[in-house]
Amino acid sequence: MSAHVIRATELGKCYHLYAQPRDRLKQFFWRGKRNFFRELWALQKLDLLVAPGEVVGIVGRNGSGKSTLLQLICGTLTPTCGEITINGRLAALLELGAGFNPDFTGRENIWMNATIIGLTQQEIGERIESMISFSGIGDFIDQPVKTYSSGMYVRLAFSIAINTAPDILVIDEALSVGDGSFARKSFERIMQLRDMGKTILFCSHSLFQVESLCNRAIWLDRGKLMAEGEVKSVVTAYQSFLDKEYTKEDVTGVSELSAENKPTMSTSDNAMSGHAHLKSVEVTVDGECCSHAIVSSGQSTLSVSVSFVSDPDIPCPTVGVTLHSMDGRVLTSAGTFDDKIVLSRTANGSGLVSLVINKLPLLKGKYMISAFLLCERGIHLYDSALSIATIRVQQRGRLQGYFALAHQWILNDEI
Ligand SMILES: Nc1ncnc2c1ncn2[C@@H]1O[C@H](COP(=O)(O)OP(=O)(O)OP(=O)(O)O)[C@@H](O)[C@H]1O
Repeated sequence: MSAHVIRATELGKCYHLYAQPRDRLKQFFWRGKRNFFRELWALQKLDLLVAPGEVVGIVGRNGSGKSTLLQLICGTLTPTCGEITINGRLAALLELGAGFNPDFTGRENIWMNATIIGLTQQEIGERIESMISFSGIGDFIDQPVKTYSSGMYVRLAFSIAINTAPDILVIDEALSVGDGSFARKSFERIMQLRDMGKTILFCSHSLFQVESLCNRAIWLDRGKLMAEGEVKSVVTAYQSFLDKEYTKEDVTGVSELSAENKPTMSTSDNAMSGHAHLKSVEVTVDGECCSHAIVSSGQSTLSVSVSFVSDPDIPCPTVGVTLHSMDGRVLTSAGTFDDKIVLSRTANGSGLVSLVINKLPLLKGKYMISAFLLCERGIHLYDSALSIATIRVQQRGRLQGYFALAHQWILNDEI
């Protein structure tokens, strides 16, 4: 196999933007003697080498060129300049099912799609049954796909892409596809391919998933490569760039002492096969429901109790809690996976865990709490309760910032 599975040289994609439709017509008649468009470089002169087995995360703000790069790699977009070479079979989890013919049956679409991906007739013959069985479509496989639900559509498309024995997997945003047990199954399949040493390109806004999954990352902004290299350093550089971009939160609301809480969520007592969900998330301060409590910096005890239900046949889920500022910046987080806490469940898959933070070291300001239910590896997200509680912290003194860190001062004559 070649040293690189993906090689891009000075790769670029430019769009022509017309202010109004008639400019397009003018452009046609002037035949390039005058231009009526504005150029938008979605991707600018990108050089990229990806070696076999690398798992590369692509991060960047909205409109930074991530999808454009993935589409150029998959060949669904043609570059304006530069070159791209792919060595190996590529499976794209981009617009799943976009290439289906609605009048063809599921089976006919498998033949058509797998042929386009590059499988021989013999290879398709060998794999078609596993594609059908993985999709869980059952007897519907011989019905036209226009009769499928959107979930069935996506399941079939994922099943085809993933069962073509790809060397390179290109994933736009979602690490799992479909819902319920299929989401877990599709996530497992992607993890299996990663563990088998396949090359993966994964574009996501979820920096924690990029850090969990990838060993290398590239950061794009306005179509330009800002950084590339070891995943942690690229994500840190991107994160501090985002922090600078955010407008500063006004933390002068010291006089508002009371905390307020959104109602705790509550869902059914049984989980779907292969799935897990949050049942309730309760936030208390000093033992009182958050809506009645006063949060005092350095004194109050914050408790977040997370109750969940899971299919007892899947490994026990893990729980994560994040604390963020009002503009969405995650200030800190805690996870049972990272703390190596193994949760226990009842026979029907129910569990309860509480995160307790004593002497809450937050400084004055307004904060939000979110809870997450994740797989046993802390990557695949089953369920989330976002901004479940908003707390206002009261503080004596003038200290600025978000946290009071444990510290000491050493005087000169003591050194
Ligand atoms: N068909 C198109 N015509 C004109 N401009 C386009 C087209 N497709 C994308 N763009 C522009 O190209 C730029 C890059 O878009 P792209 O979808 O690659 O960004 P992205 O990083 O994937 O964004 P997001 O995170 O929101 O998905 C954006 O400014 C977008 O508006």
